[in-house]
Amino acid sequence: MTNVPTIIADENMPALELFSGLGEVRTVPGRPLPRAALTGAQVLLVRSVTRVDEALLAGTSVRFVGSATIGTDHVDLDYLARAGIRFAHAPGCNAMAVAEYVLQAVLAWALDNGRALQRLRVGLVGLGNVGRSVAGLLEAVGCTVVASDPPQVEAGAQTAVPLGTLEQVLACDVISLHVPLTTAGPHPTHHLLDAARLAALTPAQLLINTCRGPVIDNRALLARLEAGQGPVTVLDVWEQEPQVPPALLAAVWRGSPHIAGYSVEGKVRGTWMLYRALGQWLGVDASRAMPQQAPVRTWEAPVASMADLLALLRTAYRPEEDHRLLREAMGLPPEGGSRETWVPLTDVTRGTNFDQLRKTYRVRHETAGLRVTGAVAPVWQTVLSRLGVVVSQ
Ligand SMILES: NC(=O)C1=CN([C@@H]2O[C@H](COP(=O)(O)OP(=O)(O)OC[C@H]3O[C@@H](n4cnc5c(N)ncnc54)[C@H](O)[C@@H]3O)[C@@H](O)[C@H]2O)C=CC1
Ligand SMILES: O=C(O)C(=O)[C@H](O)COP(=O)(O)O
Repeated sequence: MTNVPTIIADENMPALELFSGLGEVRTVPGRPLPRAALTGAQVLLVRSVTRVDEALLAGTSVRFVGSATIGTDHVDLDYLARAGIRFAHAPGCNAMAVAEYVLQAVLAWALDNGRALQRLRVGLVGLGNVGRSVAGLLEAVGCTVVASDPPQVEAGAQTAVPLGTLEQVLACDVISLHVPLTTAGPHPTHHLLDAARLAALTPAQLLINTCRGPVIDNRALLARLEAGQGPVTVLDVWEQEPQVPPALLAAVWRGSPHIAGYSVEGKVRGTWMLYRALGQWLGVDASRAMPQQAPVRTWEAPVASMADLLALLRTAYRPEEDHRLLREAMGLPPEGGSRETWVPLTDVTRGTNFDQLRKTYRVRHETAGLRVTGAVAPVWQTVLSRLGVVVSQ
């Protein structure tokens, strides 16, 4: 390509200054992305909220699409291949952010319910970048982890985490979902947790979904939760985003607006990976380092107990704050209010509120780089090391 390309980018993408040497960047809203904005553009950079398909791209001059996300279910990859449009995404970019979100949920649930981590069996559905990061942290705090991942079994993959069946995973104390959303192929994940599988789960279990909403049949889940028979549930993702059914939100232990991966580092890494991929595609230098943004942080107290570890993690991120804000945005009162106090919002308002929460999401850093100066009990040393914490006593 000889001319300077025009790059259309989602306005919620950080660190776009990386692209200043590669083309002229124009930002646009991602949901909905105005098709007219693509006029004359060669490059489109999106996040997960933009459906990228023939309806968006046919007749445009876009030749490169990048998604600063791990998931690709919003992109019609077959169409891009047929149309000869290059695609890049950001595998693993925010895996640690999601793993920290899951670790906090497990620690808080275990503390609340008097469960010893060393006796907890954790089942992961999907053992890719996120599943492996989650496994690394949970094994380090003493949990026994098993995963179900049929594509890896069929590929004969050697994994550090033992692979089992989905049924074995769903029988664990904690179940955490980390699969892509797929509707075709030998192992589709749409409604993988359907009514029958959900019916086998009990209130003694913790179910966490940070992958994609439609992996769980949300109506069936709500029916189980309203009957008081479902598992304690954490949902970061919802079947009809940006819609969040108030009844389902009211029934889960914790809900959040699809932000499990929203660390500053995870988002910036996603942009940086696209910058590298675009530079390679254009055949130009793209050797700028990933912008480093985490400030110096210090934890001066000891890390002796599970509660201490949770308190340390909470310096970076307080999940119940996301839960509170999401309830408010969907018209629910603070925890405990009756159904009569719910504010009846329209779908349009709820959708706008959901996207607004994500757009204005606060600065949240991953734990890596945190300096601990208090005494650390041997039992927590491995997890702190895997979190990238620097212990200096
Ligand atoms: N809530 C959030 O903010 C985020 C959500 N995600 C979601 O998490 C998903 C997983 O992310 P990664 O682990 O990085 O992806 P990955 O592609 O590295 O791993 C996915 C794993 O799932 C396995 N898998 C596929 N179908 C399966 C099935 N039917 N049963 C069990 N395993 C199956 C694959 O073999 C692979 O090992 C992404 O596709 C994305 O949708 C990712 C990052 C942030
Ligand atoms: O990486 C993924 O996959 C995700 O789910 C993203 O973290 C979601 O963030 P947005 O792309 O919707 O901003």
